[in-house]
Amino acid sequence: MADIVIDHVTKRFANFTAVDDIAMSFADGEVACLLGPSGCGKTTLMRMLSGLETPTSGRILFGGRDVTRLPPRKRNVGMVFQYPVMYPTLSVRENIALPMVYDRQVSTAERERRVEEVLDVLDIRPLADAFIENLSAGNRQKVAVGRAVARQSEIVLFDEPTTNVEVNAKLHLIRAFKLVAQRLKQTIVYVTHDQTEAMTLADRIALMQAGRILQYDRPQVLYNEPTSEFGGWFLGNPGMNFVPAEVAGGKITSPILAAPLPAPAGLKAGGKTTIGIRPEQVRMVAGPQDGSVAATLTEQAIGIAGRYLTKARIGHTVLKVNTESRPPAPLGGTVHLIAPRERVMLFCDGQRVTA
Ligand SMILES: Nc1ncnc2c1ncn2[C@@H]1O[C@H](COP(=O)(O)OP(=O)(O)OP(=O)(O)O)[C@@H](O)[C@H]1O
Repeated sequence: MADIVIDHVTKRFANFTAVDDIAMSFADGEVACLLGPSGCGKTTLMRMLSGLETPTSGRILFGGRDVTRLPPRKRNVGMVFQYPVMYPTLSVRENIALPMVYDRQVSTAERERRVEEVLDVLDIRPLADAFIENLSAGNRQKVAVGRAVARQSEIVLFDEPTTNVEVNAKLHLIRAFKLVAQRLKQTIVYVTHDQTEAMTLADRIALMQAGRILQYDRPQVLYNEPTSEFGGWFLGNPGMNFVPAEVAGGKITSPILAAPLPAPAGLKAGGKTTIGIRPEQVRMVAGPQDGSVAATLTEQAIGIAGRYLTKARIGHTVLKVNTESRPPAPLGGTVHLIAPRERVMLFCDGQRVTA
């Protein structure tokens, strides 16, 4: 049992707070992705988990054991970084076996069994006797993954391991990684700034911004139920639209709404209110319909993965719209947009407001 508890951890560099009072836990046997933009503190948090950095305050527990001040070698975690440290003159098999060679608790037979297992799961058996220096970046990372998981530490940490791997090899690596995670059931924390990678790999995603965790949940929940404007904007390609809204007399009005919505009781007065809707959830039709508002097409539609991405303007508000079929009007023409009520989200001062 090795869950990870992060107990009010803060890390300051001089006057700058890189990780700001994070309190959360990663469940035993789950793959958790730390996702966020560059500079949000992902690597700093990861370095504290691995023991390469010490928190300014707070505690870190692995399976109930306080490891806050333990050096990396005493934490019994596997690690894979952007640039794996490999032994170029050793073979793939020898590199994977290396961390277990000095572990008296792993017999030679068991060590060999584990090496053979990861060679198969990672689909690198044909490379077993090749030297590291002759491998592509993608295959080197597979070996690094193999080495980190073969020793069967209960926790494995990955810091942007696919950054230097070319696109095709990246997909292979992610697929292999998923198989490893399903098979070996270790607790995995995986840092990435790539939302597709996080959505593919994670049991749960921790979304980070400016040193804090904004939301920690299953990928679909993060996507469908963002708790903040930042979450709606950061996840999705492109991210969510935010349209200004007015609140008066218990009603919400907005250029994207054909009729006012009732204001929820929890909505505070005087805040900056917006309506959020994902580009793929806005409907675009040729003529006026129930619940539609007129808009002008302001951008030529481009086809992406069998869908059409375009922009439409209502007054001063421009919306991204992603539709299944081509827009029903030429550039500069009039279309009609429908924001289905069940798809509309309300935000006040950047935070989601629910009824
Ligand atoms: N040793 C350090 N000294 C001073 N500032 C640091 C140090 N390490 C990190 N920082 C700062 O802390 C902030 C968070 O950095 P961190 O590397 O954790 O972010 P990140 O989310 O991993 O970003 P990236 O994806 O670019 O690596 C950044 O503003 C960075 O400049």
